[in-house]
Amino acid sequence: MEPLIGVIMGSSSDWETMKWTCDVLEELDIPFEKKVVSAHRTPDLMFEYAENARDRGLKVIIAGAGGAAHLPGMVAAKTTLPVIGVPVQSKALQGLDSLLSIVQMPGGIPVATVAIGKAGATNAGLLAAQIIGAFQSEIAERINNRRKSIEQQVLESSETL
Ligand SMILES: Nc1c(C(=O)O)ncn1[C@@H]1O[C@H](COP(=O)(O)O)[C@@H](O)[C@H]1O
Repeated sequence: MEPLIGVIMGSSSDWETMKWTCDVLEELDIPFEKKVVSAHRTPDLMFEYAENARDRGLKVIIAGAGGAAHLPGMVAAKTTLPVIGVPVQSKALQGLDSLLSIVQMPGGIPVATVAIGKAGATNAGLLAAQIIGAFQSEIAERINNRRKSIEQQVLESSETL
């Protein structure tokens, strides 16, 4: 199946975080692709990726980056697809630099920013799935089932206190 979601990251060192995004997309059986693309280190590739994403059939782009995390914003500037930004936890500033770099976009070019690290990366996958699920009810159904299972786990955890 052709990918519906593009998961990109500034460096292979971001994989530890971005694998949580890919895990949830796999779990929901949504076709996606994953690539290292950097606004800083591979600017031409980044432009090409963002410009061609819609024509290649992608519906949502999830971009994870750390530190001076310009990738999500720059990709958003070159496509009208929805872009979800994942702030990767940096060593020096624990990801606050990543978060602020991604979230503080100027008016006109939105990036939907999730929380720093694993929870944010998981939610990025879920948010992208929900965007696709707005048009494909079977995907919305899978998300609902996942939520029911989380609910069940919480209820069981309460019983075992
Ligand atoms: N923030 C960006 C961009 C970008 O925004 O284009 N490209 C790489 N990086 C980030 O640099 C950090 C360190 O990368 P290395 O581990 O490769 O030195 C990574 O978190 C990456 O996302």
